[in-house]
Amino acid sequence: MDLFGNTINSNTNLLPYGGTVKYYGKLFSQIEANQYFDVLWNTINWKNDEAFIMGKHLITKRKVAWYGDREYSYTYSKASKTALPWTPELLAIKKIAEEKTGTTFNSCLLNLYHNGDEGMAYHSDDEKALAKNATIASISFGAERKFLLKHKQTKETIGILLANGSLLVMADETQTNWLHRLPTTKKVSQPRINLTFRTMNDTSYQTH
Ligand SMILES: O=C(O)CCC(=O)C(=O)O
Ligand SMILES: [Fe+2]
Repeated sequence: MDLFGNTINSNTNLLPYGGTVKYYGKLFSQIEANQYFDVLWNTINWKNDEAFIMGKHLITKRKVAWYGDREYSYTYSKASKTALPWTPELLAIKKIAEEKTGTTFNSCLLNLYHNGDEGMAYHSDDEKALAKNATIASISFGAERKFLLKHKQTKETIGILLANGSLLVMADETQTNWLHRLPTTKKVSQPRINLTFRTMNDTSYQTH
């Protein structure tokens, strides 16, 4: 048990095969986590996400932002995006994620879900611009939400609750073999901010 009454079992791989997912529980006290939530809510350049899918211009209710070491640029669902320079808080959180995982990250994708009506459908973070099998560190602030992983072949499903101020790590072959999603829920009326620290390939930045 840690100071906040959580059982921390960060050494346990939550996946039975085909990848590695570890839940580190809360990295921050409730007060610190709430402070990070507020500062991220106020300082991040939140935008509704855009995509062009089957000829339709879609705009998500969920807001997103992308930060990184350089002006990384990539095209996702035919909408191109460019990373913004790190803010002091993102750098501080990145440092903690790097210490916990023993890896380094060069970018961060942020999602803001206003309430349980907003979520994210099943996908893998396996875009070409991402380094293959690189570790992804996912940090959550605000409302606790359920996170599901589903194996691409066996369809086996694993569920994890992501607490305020917690860290989840996806590593090794996870993105090759498993999908993940954030289901919508009627039970949650409060907002949640999620940060996924990632490693982009060096070829993915703009050279202007
Ligand atoms: O909000 C989450 O916990 C998941 C976010 C996610 O899967 C992503 O940004 O790729
Ligand atoms: Fe993802």
